[in-house]
Amino acid sequence: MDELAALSLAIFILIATSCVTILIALTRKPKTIAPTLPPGPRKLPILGNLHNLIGPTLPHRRLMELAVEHGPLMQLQLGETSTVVVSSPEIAMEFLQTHDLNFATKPFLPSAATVLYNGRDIAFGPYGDYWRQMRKICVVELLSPKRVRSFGPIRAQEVNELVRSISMVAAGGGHEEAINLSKSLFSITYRITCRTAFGEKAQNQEEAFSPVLEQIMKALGGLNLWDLFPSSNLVRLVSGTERKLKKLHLEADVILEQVLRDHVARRRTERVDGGGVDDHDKDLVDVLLNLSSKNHGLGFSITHLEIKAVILDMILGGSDTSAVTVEWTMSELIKHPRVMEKVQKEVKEMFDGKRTVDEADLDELHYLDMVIKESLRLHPPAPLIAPRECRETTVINGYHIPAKTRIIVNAWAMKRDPRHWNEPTEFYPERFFDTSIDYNGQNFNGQNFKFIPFGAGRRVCPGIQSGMAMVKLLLAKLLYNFDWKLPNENNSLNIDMSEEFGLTVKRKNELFLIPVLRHPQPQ
Ligand code: HEM
Repeated sequence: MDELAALSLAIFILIATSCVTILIALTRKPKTIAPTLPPGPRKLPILGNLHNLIGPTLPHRRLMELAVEHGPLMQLQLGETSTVVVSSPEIAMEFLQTHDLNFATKPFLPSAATVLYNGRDIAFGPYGDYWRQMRKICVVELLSPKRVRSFGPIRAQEVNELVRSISMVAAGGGHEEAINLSKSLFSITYRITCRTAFGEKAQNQEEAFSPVLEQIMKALGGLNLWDLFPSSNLVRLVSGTERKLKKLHLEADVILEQVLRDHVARRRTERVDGGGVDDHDKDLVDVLLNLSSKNHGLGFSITHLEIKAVILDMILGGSDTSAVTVEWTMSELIKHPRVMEKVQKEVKEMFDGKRTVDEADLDELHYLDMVIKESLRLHPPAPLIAPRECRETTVINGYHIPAKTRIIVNAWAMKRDPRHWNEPTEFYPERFFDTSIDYNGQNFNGQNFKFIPFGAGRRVCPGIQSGMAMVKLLLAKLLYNFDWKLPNENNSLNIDMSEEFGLTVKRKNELFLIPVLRHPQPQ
């Protein structure tokens, strides 16, 4: 073969093999790319990343530190459960707005299920027909603006009673005496929610319920091993959580059952005496009993067990959150005398010369509004929005979020994100002056995820109005009637602001303050 023929043959073979290779490549099935989970710290066997959360730093703060290292969409293995932590408003919007329906359910948490009637409540119940119906009842019947207004006299009476008792301390004996403001706030918000739920005639049950509720709040708060290893019998038995929670559930159930029986008995006698069903729309138990009667047209009837579950939700969800908000706001005001003076001036101008304070007037206290928002920004009672669960595998920001993954939104980190807030750790209420941002994070442009103290999406807190009515009235009255000082000539700049993690994040040390009467006649 001459040289030219050999070259032609080589070129032919080259072209032929290239064609075959291209053909094979084109007909071969595309390679599947392994789904990528969001980044996260290295995991240990069994514990996963639990060791990353153990230590003196509280979980919301530690998760923010980890997010700085691994990004605002981060995956952690917490015991048995794969958990995704969201720490930026942009990504929170993907979860709580764009894909809200896919993340509207709650994971099965054995501890909450034990206390809250196995998911028949609203806050921990799984997404589905039952939850949708109950949530609707909650929004339309239990916490509607009209219902919240109807409980105004209870709030007024309780807050006036508190002002009266503080006045007595302030006026007493010619010497200054500090009061435990934290304790007063927790007991008044508890009494208000209990009275709205149980009515006037359940004072005995109300008193018995308080210590049980306090223990439930403690037991459900913090990192609970049983919730992180839900399938492990060993953890269930050794941790002792199940035993403790079952006991607390029983104690709460006995009291709630008695409240229900008393209501049913009273309704029977009142009906015999000629009272109508509408007449019973007095407290939340009455409202639910009215709805549970078969002829109400709900399409399903609510059982007594479900009424107890929802009532427990209302009291658990409504008491501590409001007290914690007032507790932190007062702490920040003591620390910032400039803001204290300005907000007291506003309240004084509003109340002076009035015999009674109408709750509607409180909406005109715009600076107080900014002060509360700033307090909720720095100290949200729920810094980590209660976990949601992914219903179907989804891709977010290029990462796979497999079905059943737990989602934690670190609202605390988002409210301190320096990309969204100037000097984020400073208490500066004026930053809300022209933002028009509402308590639920809404402004003219829609939902603003950098400020979501009440959560967002289908699971957003239904008690915003009820909670804010308590918070505003309490603060306005405490600021109008008294000046406040730290005991022992303590410098207000050094006020201790340590936090304690739990179902809500409250002050680690209770707030003791000296009240000084501002008017001879408190109102
Ligand atoms: C300052 C007061 C309050 C704060 C800061 C607060 C905060 C929150 C937050 C962050 C959530 C979770 C939302 C989410 O997952 O997106 C929530 C849920 C809830 N809150 Fe509130 N809350 C307050 C007052 C109240 C009150 C007064 C009630 C009732 C009387 C209440 C009842 C509930 C209920 C039932 C849920 C569960 C909603 C669901 O899963 O559909 N809250 N709250």
